[in-house]
Amino acid sequence: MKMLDNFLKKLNKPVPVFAQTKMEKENPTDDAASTKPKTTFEDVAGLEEIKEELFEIVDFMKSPDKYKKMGAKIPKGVLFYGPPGTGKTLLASAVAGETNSSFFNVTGSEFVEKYVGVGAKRVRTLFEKARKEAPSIIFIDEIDAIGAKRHLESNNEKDQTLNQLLVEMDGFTKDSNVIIVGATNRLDLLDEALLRPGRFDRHIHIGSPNYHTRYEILKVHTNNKPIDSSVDLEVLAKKTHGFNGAHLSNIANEAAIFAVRDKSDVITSVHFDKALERVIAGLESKSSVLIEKEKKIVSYHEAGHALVSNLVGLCPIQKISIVPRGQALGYVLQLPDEDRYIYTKDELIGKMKILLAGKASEEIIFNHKSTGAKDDLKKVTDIANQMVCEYGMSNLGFMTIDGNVKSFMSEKIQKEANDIVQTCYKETLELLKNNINDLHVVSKHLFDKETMTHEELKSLITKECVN
Ligand SMILES: Nc1ncnc2c1ncn2[C@@H]1O[C@H](COP(=O)(O)OP(=O)(O)OP(=O)(O)O)[C@@H](O)[C@H]1O
Ligand SMILES: [Zn+2]
Repeated sequence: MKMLDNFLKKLNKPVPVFAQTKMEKENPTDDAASTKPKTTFEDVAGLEEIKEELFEIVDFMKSPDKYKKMGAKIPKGVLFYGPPGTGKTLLASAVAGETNSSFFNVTGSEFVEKYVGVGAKRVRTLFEKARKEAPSIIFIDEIDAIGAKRHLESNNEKDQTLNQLLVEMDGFTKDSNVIIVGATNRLDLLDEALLRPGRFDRHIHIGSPNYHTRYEILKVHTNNKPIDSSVDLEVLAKKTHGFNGAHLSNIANEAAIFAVRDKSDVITSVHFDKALERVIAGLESKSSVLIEKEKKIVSYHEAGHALVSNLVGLCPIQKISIVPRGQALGYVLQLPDEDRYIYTKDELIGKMKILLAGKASEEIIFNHKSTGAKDDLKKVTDIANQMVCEYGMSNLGFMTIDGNVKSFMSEKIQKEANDIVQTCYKETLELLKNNINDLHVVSKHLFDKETMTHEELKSLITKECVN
């Protein structure tokens, strides 16, 4: 579902953050200054599994001897990846706070942008300091600025800086007690050398917050503020679909500013509403009404996929979500077909129906065609073309069509493939119309809860599905 790309891009743009974390970045790399953050895991809302994973590192830093005695490998580098504003910096500073470590907060671009020829030297200085002040956490934000794949562009300065970073990481002795945390929005850009065992070998994905996490984040950012009983954080969490932690902390802060302006003793729901509108306006999107509408579209789109997948009985569903992830605004996770090499014609048609169901659902409910099904359509087109040209599953007969013959027959191929897709699409529309109540129920659940498991899907679809 890509139709909201622009909107989400705006949403992911950094917004001015008035309320900073307890720890502010000071004078980045010039003198590699460190701080001793007071941040703890309690300041990080939600993200329970991630915190659990980091506890191991905290424990190691607190009592390294316990691990050394057992000959356990020492973690050196952890890589956080995911969209901006989701708490990567906050988590890293919490690890430092929990272990009472010195925290070095630097940005990849600072090494390579300012002066030529100093990147490598800066890395060296940084690590020297970190060792001296150990236990230390070195946090390198935007690590892709120095760690991007080396063959993509030849940049001597960058290469030297990256090489120095690798040298420093390899040179860690058992006793150094320095952990490096890297952060990037794009794991795929990084040079493999960085990801090798003994370097950044732990990769932790930090995604956009779901409803529950948004609620927890709002709680964290309001618990030191005088909040009126009119404020319902659960409702606010529902209204802020697609927002990240930075946006939410911004809303809480803006609401406080509105309350001060009103000379009010407490922050009321009116202040929060105004704050929400202001943050949304800052994103250049029209209004919260628009956000609701788009959330509804994504809910019906994904519900369509899920329902038809259940109806055709292929690829069992693991999870359905409308929480944006990467480029996708929603997704249906299906169990992979275990080692399947052969598909029947019916199964291929079933697959196409599942793919077409998002678009079909949107058309039934909103009577529109949106750009959100672009990816789905591409996959459908591929399958239909393969059916015609590779598997002999069309009226053109049981033969493979390639090379010269293919260009010679291209019009016929197109017509055959198009017929297959059109028939599939019509049948998918029928399937959904015959199960329209289930479609409403499933998409309502998605709209409210944002994610759904296989069991929940089954329990929602009460009656026997009409095939
Ligand atoms: N899980 C969370 N709990 C509490 N606050 C959060 C959470 N996630 C984000 N925030 C708030 O959002 C702000 C921005 O988060 P942070 O700087 O850690 O994001 P980031 O992932 O490092 O973003 P970037 O990639 O843009 O550097 C934090 O100052 C914090 O107030
Ligand atoms: Zn889709």
